[in-house]
Amino acid sequence: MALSPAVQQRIDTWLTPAYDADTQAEIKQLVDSHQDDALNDAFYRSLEFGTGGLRGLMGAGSNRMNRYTLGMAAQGLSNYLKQSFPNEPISAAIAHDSRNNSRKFAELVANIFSANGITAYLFDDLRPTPELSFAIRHLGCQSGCVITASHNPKEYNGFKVYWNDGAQVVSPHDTNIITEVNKITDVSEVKFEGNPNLIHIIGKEVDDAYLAEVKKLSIDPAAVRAQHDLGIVYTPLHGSGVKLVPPALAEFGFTNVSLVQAQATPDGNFPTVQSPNPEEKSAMQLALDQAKAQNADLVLATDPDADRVGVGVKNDQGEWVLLNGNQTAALLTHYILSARARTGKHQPHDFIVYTIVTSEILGDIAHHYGVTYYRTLTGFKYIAGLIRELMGQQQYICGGEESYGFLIGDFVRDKDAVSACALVAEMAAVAKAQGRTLYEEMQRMYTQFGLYVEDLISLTKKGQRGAEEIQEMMKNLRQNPPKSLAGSPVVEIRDYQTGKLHNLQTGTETPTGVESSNVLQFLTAAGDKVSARPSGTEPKIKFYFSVKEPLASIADYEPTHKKAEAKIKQIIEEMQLQ
Ligand SMILES: O=P([O-])(O)O[C@H]1O[C@H](COP(=O)(O)O)[C@@H](O)[C@H](O)[C@H]1O
Ligand SMILES: [Mg+2]
Repeated sequence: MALSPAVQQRIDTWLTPAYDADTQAEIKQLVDSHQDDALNDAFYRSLEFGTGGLRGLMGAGSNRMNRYTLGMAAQGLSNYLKQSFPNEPISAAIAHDSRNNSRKFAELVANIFSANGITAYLFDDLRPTPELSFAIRHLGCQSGCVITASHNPKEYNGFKVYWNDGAQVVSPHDTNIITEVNKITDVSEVKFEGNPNLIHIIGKEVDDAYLAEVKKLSIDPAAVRAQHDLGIVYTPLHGSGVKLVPPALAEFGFTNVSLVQAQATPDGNFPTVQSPNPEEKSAMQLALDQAKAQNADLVLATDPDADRVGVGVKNDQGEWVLLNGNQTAALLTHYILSARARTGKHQPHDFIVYTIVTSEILGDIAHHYGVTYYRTLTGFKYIAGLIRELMGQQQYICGGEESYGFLIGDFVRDKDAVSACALVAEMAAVAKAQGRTLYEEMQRMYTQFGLYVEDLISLTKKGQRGAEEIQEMMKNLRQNPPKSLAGSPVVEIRDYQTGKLHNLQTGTETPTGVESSNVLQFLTAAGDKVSARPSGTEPKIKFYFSVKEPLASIADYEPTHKKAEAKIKQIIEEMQLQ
């Protein structure tokens, strides 16, 4: 592929002395070996804010995570913060995960903030993302950030940016920050030289304050005391969860927690897994093996920045199985809402939130307990946005999403796998006290609300070509939407890009009620649902499937589950996704 003049110009700029020798050497090596595709992918655009902030492969180039792209982002953010809070001292908290370069990048951002007169509260070591969100509120900062690429493979890193309420930035701040970043045309505009007087190292005092809040989330401390020796195997997958998940479980009163030692040391190479993602079975294997060997009751896992929680339980055959994000979110929502109802804590203004690609069982559960529920676009920042919007009018109880994110209470404004681990363990303890496993609790829940079976297919399509292919697939789906799925006619098409819900039976159109996003949903007469959207954090297109079957009793669980799975398989084949 020939390089466009714009790409060539960017490459030439990056080969000037404004960029360090290593950066230049890395680019030169690609130029000399004529790797045009690699050069194009590294330079064809600038890294953009996606679902979870800035995220990209580490390396040289405008479309890569490196000290220059991060430096420009931090400088743009500094400029925007000074515009947004013109007459007050500004401070920002900074955290990072276990990735290679994460500490270095966190220090770089602290230097840039301080050089711009912004007080930087930098954590002394790696920390979970939810603690950063907490720290912003706790320290009264205007902003904050985490250096992390979450659960992405080791080659990636990223920059999650937060506002003064502890939530990741959404419109208009996200686009305004990008505008400021784009105004920086020359890397010499970035103030790399830090002011040590404005950099404060934080650590244990914030941990303690955060853990004290987490402890208050316990609903049934007596049950935990009675089952304190519940066998828990926990893996931080080489990430930051190791800092706070074991202390949080200890605060709740659990005494029998064993770590997966091979994954307990933070390591940016994530040597025992392909991807440090609790969504992936292979990443959970060591923990499951250990749980089996120890005859434990529960497996818990967190991703490198400890905002995603993975759960493993024993099924009715005594085999270890993993819960998906919908199942964990549904169990937690059910546990929390039913406990609030039982103990008289339920208030008329309570609400829960989930995203449009998350299981509708969450809405059914909320409805059952008389709790208001809202749906947002994918991204926990939208859930946090709703908490902010409804502050003072309604009371946020909990929220969750299919991608293993959950948040209980509002002292953190991002998904929190630390508090979620503690509550999942409590749920398992309460179930055990009644002679049941979490798996049985889940089956019982499905007999009450119907069996929801969900599945996800992610197709990876890398680089500029991949991105174009993904756009093409979305376009094709818009032009040729499926007419039926698994034998049931499609009765509604939701296009979140145009903002319209099309009822195909009545011909009516209603607004989606959320901002525009490239998401399509197809709903059938049978109540099944398929959603399609490009990922905002990885080079992937995602297809979400949801099928619902009535479930009269636990005895019918297996055959009903098989039937639902077969239906999903059929839909996947019909849509030619496999
Ligand atoms: O990656 P994380 O854990 O920071 O999580 C972020 O990305 C996930 C995947 O987004 P996408 O489907 O666009 O890739 C979102 O579901 C989540 O709300 C967001 O906080
Ligand atoms: Mg994460």
